[in-house]
Amino acid sequence: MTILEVKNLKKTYTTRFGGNQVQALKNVNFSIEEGEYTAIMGESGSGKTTLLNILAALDRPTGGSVLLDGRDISRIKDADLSVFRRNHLGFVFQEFNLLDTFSIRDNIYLPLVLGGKHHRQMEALLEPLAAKLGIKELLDKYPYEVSGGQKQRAAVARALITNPRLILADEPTGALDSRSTDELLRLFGTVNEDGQTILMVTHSVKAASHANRVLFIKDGEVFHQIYRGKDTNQQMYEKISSTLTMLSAGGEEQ
Ligand SMILES: Nc1ncnc2c1ncn2[C@@H]1O[C@H](COP(=O)(O)OP(=O)(O)OP(=O)(O)O)[C@@H](O)[C@H]1O
Repeated sequence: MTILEVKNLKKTYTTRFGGNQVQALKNVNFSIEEGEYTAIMGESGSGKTTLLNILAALDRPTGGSVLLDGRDISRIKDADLSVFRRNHLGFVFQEFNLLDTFSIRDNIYLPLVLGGKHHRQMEALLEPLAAKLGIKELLDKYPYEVSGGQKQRAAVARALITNPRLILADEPTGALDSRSTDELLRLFGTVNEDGQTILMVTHSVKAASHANRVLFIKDGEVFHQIYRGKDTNQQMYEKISSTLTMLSAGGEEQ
């Protein structure tokens, strides 16, 4: 079943003084099936953040459409957008975005509190998730008391607790050391094997090599894509590296 369908997506920024226009997305087309784990890569300025912001319904496209479960998200009224995001999407950011004045538990509960859930319902949702993510002993700590890797696991719990249709991750390993990166990638792998659909923007070849499919964006268009097939992470890593080399050399698709 198709979860996300991006059709002829365009985004043109007009600079503040009106004169210059930047075509950040020219014509982006792809779709994501339920249960897929996809990475999006591309050089700086290729349009990845612009794309992610539109998929997250944080920005509106200039043209084309984004359908989540068949619903055109650019037609959702501004007043309904935050509820839409909370109900359908989970976010994992490079900088974790946890609130320092809330315990880890309350950070994870936040989307449920905003959604009006009762305490007992929240507890029932958190317990199995905390066990699965290995964060039970962290729940009563505060973000400044735990490591970066632990913060990111808490952020993953916050993203998953609403049981979203799609996880959008923006450079999720960008602020992690190599051990925590490995842990997070293992976690994403497990979460995906359990059926969660993940879309991750990353510069990290290692992170992307854990995905089952990698889309390469160049100059505001999907330039190329790689499917894992039966490849190991190491084989994916090598394929991704050589594609990036070809992209930066400005070469033609082979
Ligand atoms: N608010 C904005 N106003 C004008 N131009 C913008 C704006 N945001 C992005 N751009 C331009 O749009 C293009 C795509 O930018 P975007 O941030 O989406 O790229 P990116 O692939 O995410 O880059 P990076 O990997 O460095 O984060 C760039 O040329 C950028 O300068």
